Amino acid sequence: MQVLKFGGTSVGSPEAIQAAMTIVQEKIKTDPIVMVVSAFGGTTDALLQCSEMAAAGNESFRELIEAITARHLDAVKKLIPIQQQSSLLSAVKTLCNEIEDLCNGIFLVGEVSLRTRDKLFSYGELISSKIITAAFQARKQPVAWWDSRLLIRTDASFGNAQVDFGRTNELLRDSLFELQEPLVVMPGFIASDGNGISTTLGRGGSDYTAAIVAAAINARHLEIWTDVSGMMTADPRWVNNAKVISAISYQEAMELSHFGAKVIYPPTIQPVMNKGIPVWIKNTFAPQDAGTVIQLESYRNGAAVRGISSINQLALLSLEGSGMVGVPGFSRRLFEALSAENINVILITQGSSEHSICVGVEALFADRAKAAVDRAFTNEISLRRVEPLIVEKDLSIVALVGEQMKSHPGISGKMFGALGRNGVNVRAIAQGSSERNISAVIATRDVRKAINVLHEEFFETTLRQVNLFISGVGNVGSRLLQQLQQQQQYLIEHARLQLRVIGLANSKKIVFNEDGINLSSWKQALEMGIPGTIRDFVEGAIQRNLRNTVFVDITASETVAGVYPLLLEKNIAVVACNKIACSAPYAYYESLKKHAHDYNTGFLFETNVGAGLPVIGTLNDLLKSGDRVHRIQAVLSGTLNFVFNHYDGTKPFAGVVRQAQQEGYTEPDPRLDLGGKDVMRKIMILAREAGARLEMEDIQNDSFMPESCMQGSVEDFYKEMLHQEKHFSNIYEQAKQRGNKLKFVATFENGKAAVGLQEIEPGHDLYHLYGKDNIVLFHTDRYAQQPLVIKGAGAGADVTASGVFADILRATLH
Ligand SMILES: NC(=O)C1=CN([C@@H]2O[C@H](COP(=O)(O)OP(=O)(O)OC[C@H]3O[C@@H](n4cnc5c(N)ncnc54)[C@H](O)[C@@H]3O)[C@@H](O)[C@H]2O)C=CC1
Ligand SMILES: N[C@@H](CC=O)C(=O)O
Repeated sequence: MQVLKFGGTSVGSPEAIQAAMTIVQEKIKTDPIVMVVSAFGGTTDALLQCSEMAAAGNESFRELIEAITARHLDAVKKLIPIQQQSSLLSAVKTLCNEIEDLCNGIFLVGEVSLRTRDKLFSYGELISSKIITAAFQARKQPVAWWDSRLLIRTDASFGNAQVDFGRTNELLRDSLFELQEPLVVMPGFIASDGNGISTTLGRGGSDYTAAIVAAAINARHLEIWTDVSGMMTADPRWVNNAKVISAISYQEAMELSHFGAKVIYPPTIQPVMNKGIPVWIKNTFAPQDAGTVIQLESYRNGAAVRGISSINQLALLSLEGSGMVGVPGFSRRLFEALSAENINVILITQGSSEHSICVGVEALFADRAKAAVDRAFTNEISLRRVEPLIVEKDLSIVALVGEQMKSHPGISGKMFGALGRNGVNVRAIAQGSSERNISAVIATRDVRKAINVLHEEFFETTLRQVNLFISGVGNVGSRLLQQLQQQQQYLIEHARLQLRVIGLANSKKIVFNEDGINLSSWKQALEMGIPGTIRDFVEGAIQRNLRNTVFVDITASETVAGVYPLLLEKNIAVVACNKIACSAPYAYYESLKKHAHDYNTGFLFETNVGAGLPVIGTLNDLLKSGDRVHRIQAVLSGTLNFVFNHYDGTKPFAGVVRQAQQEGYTEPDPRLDLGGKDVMRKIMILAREAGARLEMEDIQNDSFMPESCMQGSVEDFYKEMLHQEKHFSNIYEQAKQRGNKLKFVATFENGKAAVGLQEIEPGHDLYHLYGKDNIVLFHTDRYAQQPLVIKGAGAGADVTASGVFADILRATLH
């Protein structure tokens, strides 16, 4: 025998019923079937509403009953051929009249008892099971109808009756013994007490009926047919990548269901669990899907975590006080006070200091709980031995569930590490000794992020989603967007990384799209964006509260450099090629580093020196591994190197500078390059990374630029350079005559930094440096004879964008 249960959605329409019947007729080929059915979806709620309206004296309950009647008659008309309809139509009509009679009674007395309500509810399943039985008969399928009220025997606890298993099992087995047909249809949810009065089995009732029957008749398996393809690794409404769990143990299923996976209601599987009967969760609307099997053995596929779940609307109650330490009985009195108010405790934690006990309850009961507990401890509160109960609301629980988490070190470390990196504060933690469940209490606003973060962390097949907010879409920014678009698919396939640009900003507009901005049309998206400042942009990033978020600064703006602390405090990583933050007064640079450290968040700015060259990373690796830097000598301006490599007096100096700007090597304001400020910033950043507390004023700058060129606007700067052509040609000619090349060199030694134009002799390490290349020489303890040399293109949109890209990837692995 097999037992198949079809829930409300699976019998919610004539089409769904047809699909369910086809499934049954296919399965019956292997084994006889008991089919347990729910009421048509929504009927029980409608009946409840009728009773409430009637009890409240609202005559509109009649219209609702008319709708219920019409729906069921319509189903008969669609499922049964016209010649066979009449007797069923009148049977359904009679049952619906009984509903109306009952509601009229409720209307007259102005109240509804649980007993009457159970009677009223019973009509939903009675009518649906009768219609489905008749529909099978119309298909010429031999079928019997069992009246659950005669077979499932309960006590008289109306609304949530307790099953008399001894009598029920006997009755079911006797009925099975006498059964002639290969198929039985029976209503779920309903039963009766010893006096034949209708009762109902409480929440998850039809599942429970099916499990009771399956256990009583020793069914080969129980199948729960519903509208999802099985139990999922997480709630699919929150986690796009949630997967169906192919197999799960009873205990895991109970834990997951308890924590909100609404596919089954935990107590319902107890009867089949006791007998080791497998339970399948299958989808009526996609019967070909494999579904989930719930069975005795945990499924050993190596995954320690089976699923992630949550409970919302939690309140945390904390009882604290020095008077509690070492005194027995405090927890007993706390729980007694809650129990007296019928308040269920969902979670309990107590620190070993015994200074506080913390329990989680449904938020709905929090105020009642506070009143009850404060009352119970009035005396201790007045003596200040305990504090009045502390109540925190707007909390949720997220839980990892898995049989094999037991004795598997590292799971909780991974869990809390991932939450911490994403700025999810954990308010309380609970783990039972079964180690089947690790629960963390967090703010409700963080639940979606937390579940997604954990899903990415524990389910390898899941793509890790990285959410980018990019400010600055000029020369470098637009190239980064191009590179991101080009690499998106590669990263999905080879690194299981999904990079999505959620926000874009320039100096005028901002745009957000939580599904990811289409990178082939980002310009139009930004044009159609809204006017907004960088503060609005940052606010948008913070409010979205997405996981694995990276803010990318590709501007040259001081205002943008000023918002990093706001982001780091919210665990949003910052990647910057803008050098302003790291070359701001030392205190700001230091505070950013501290923020990144304190909030365990990435702050990466490799492109601040040498564009895409690995300069800062190399320096940090040297220092972390214990090397000591004595001297840094470097050519750090791509622009100046380009200019002095191309200037030979045949074309004006100003023209070569303009070419450097057109090729994208200069700063947005090229005077920063020509005046040496850009190089000062870079050597200062290197010095700071090497541990020196340097400020810009501490750096000597032997500028070669005539003062007059640095006045006025950028156009004035170009004009004045033309006037000063002689000055530039003289510098060039003198160096040439001595067989030297001109390089703008930065040095850092003995705590002092200097920048300036130098003539470099042939044979010097800096001599052979072409195009827009940079070079950095690190003279260290370990690189004593020959310096460690880093050399290559040090400016340009493409290389800079790829350096920013690499920092983004590093930030996501942080
Ligand atoms: N070009 C290169 O080789 C390298 C450049 N960098 C740095 O890259 C940064 C960007 O340079 P480019 O792309 O050449 O500059 P750009 O002038 O072409 O683009 C700057 C972008 O920033 C936006 N922006 C300015 N103020 C803003 C604000 N308050 N809020 C939002 N957006 C704002 C502008 O609208 C524009 O989209 C600079 O900080 C530069 O130092 C770093 C290394 C190498
Ligand atoms: N303007 C800079 C670009 C990199 O920081 C340069 O010319 O080096």
